[in-house]
Amino acid sequence: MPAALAISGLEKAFDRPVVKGVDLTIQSGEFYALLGPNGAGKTTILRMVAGLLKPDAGSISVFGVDALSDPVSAKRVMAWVSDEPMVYDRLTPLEYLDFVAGLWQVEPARARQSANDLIDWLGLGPHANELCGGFSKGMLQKVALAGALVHDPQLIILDEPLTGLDAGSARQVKDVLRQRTAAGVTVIMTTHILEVAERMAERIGIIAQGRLIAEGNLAELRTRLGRESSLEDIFLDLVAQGQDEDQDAA
Ligand SMILES: Nc1ncnc2c1ncn2[C@@H]1O[C@H](COP(=O)(O)OP(=O)(O)OP(=O)(O)O)[C@@H](O)[C@H]1O
Repeated sequence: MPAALAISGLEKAFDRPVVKGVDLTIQSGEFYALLGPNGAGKTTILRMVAGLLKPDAGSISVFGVDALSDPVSAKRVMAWVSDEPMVYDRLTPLEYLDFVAGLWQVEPARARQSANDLIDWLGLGPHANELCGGFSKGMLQKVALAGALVHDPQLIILDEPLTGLDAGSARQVKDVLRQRTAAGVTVIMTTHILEVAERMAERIGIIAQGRLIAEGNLAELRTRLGRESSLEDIFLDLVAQGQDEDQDAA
């Protein structure tokens, strides 16, 4: 079985290099969290995987499909959930999910079932027939997540999906993601909430200054540091080490 996501030698520069040769492999069914300081390059990496940004170098394969030469096939099996939810103000959540399912050519009865389930799981039921234009950012985030999942993607990529959500909404989103991974779906998400990475992710990758500086489960990251530590200590130590190495190389 090919990896859900295999990235090799990925590079991107804007006015300066921000992704500097990232190799990353995520197996099918894994829940992977990407951590890193602000500006480390996490979103840029994920936007390249989602086909929203063209890499300067490197390759991206999604379930064995070359996402750079065949982006349509790759997008068919993945979902991208941005940290800036974009939904149509003049549609209700149900209309929006109908619309998105139509774009993916999901069979109508299946689409309606899937939309109803997602609306239910995400607690959007009382607002299912209200226009999204009047929704709070947290509610919009949940509608955007539902829209991304309506075609049953096998790889779900989320950029800070829990930021700005209240505790109840965060729980609903986490439960939906757990359900999906239990069903064999692969999830990769960025988060600044270390507790979420610690509790939900099977593997954690740490990005600093455009490089993947460490990855593994919590025990492996601890071993690398050579002592019992919290994820916060591990994260801060590894990022500081990564910065030192970058300065030495400069
Ligand atoms: N479209 C763009 N044009 C120019 N520079 C950009 C663009 N997108 C990102 N950058 C720069 O690339 C760097 C990496 O940004 P990116 O958003 O990938 O970081 P991040 O790790 O996701 O950060 P955060 O945790 O703050 O979301 C930053 O310095 C950012 O300013």
